[in-house]
Amino acid sequence: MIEVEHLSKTYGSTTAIRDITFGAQPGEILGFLGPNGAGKTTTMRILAGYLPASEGTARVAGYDVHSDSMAVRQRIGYLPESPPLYPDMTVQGFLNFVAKIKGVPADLRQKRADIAMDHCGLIDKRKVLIRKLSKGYRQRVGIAQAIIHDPPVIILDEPTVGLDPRQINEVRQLIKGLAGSHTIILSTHILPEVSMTCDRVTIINRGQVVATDTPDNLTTRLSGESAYELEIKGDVDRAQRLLRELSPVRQVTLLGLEHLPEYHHRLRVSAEADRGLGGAIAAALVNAGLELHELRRQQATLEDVFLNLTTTEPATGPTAPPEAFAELPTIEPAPDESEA
Ligand SMILES: Nc1ncnc2c1ncn2[C@@H]1O[C@H](COP(=O)(O)OP(=O)(O)OP(=O)(O)O)[C@@H](O)[C@H]1O
Repeated sequence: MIEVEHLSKTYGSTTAIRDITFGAQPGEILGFLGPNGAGKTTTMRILAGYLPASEGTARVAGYDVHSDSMAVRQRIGYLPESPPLYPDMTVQGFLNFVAKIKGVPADLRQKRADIAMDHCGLIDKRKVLIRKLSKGYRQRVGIAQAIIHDPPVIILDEPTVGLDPRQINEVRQLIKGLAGSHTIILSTHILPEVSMTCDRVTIINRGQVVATDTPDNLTTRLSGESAYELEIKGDVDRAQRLLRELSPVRQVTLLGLEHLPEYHHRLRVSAEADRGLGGAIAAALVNAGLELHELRRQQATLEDVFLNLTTTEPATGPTAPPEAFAELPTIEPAPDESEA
């Protein structure tokens, strides 16, 4: 349903995405996960037909986003990071208006608005001015405008950002309810979002795809990786040095001090593979005269996968971020040809 091949985008001297390839099957929710500045929004705007790629191709339902941009727009519902809403319109008035500019025939507009409001839990708010809605409800209106023309593909850029936990849960349920009959790409840098909502996840870092798989497979793939959490008493700098010298160790992180007695410290050690790591940690610390109070092995989590795949040297990534970058100014902005 969505095929992205060797896509690249440069803004002047900044490479935002570099040679990325991934796809989404009909009916699935694909999470597009990456840290800030990884290139998620850039990719989504290219897919939605709002930004030209520098190289590569992207197809939606078989249509090329560049050469068949109108056909693609009819088949895509796009929720940008900042949803373009008109605050002085009522929910219903706004949705009717969006239906019109998206080319929904006049006799179908009210029906489509009703369906979208129903999907998004907005029936009670239909007569309310958008500016009087809470952020969570505005986000629902943003999703409703994205699905108003019944597109088979929905692209949601950080749909839960800025919402409170209850609103996040409601929006997640709403997105899940849309899957099956729609193919959804959901960009986020929130890990639980991916495990709770997505069938598969593509992880992007510094403009490049570093993994695509189910959340489960990604964590299983790392089953060879091992992590331990430990509590010591004494010289924590020395402990960290000793642990970093152990051959399989990749990272040693100092954790928070909450609820710890004086002079106690908590550390997390991760390594390529276990290879007797627990014993080696214990021996290294105890032989150096440090008190080891606790040593616990941890299972790999999606967070481990994410940190593992996105903690890289800054040398090959995009260049310095620009002062500011363009937000969508209108409901249906013209394709952005500017290379800021
Ligand atoms: N209009 C623009 N002009 C110049 N550089 C840009 C522009 N838009 C994005 N960039 C740069 O391209 C890179 C990727 O940005 P993008 O917004 O796609 O990342 P993102 O993964 O969506 O980040 P976030 O999670 O912070 O929204 C960043 O280095 C960003 O500064």
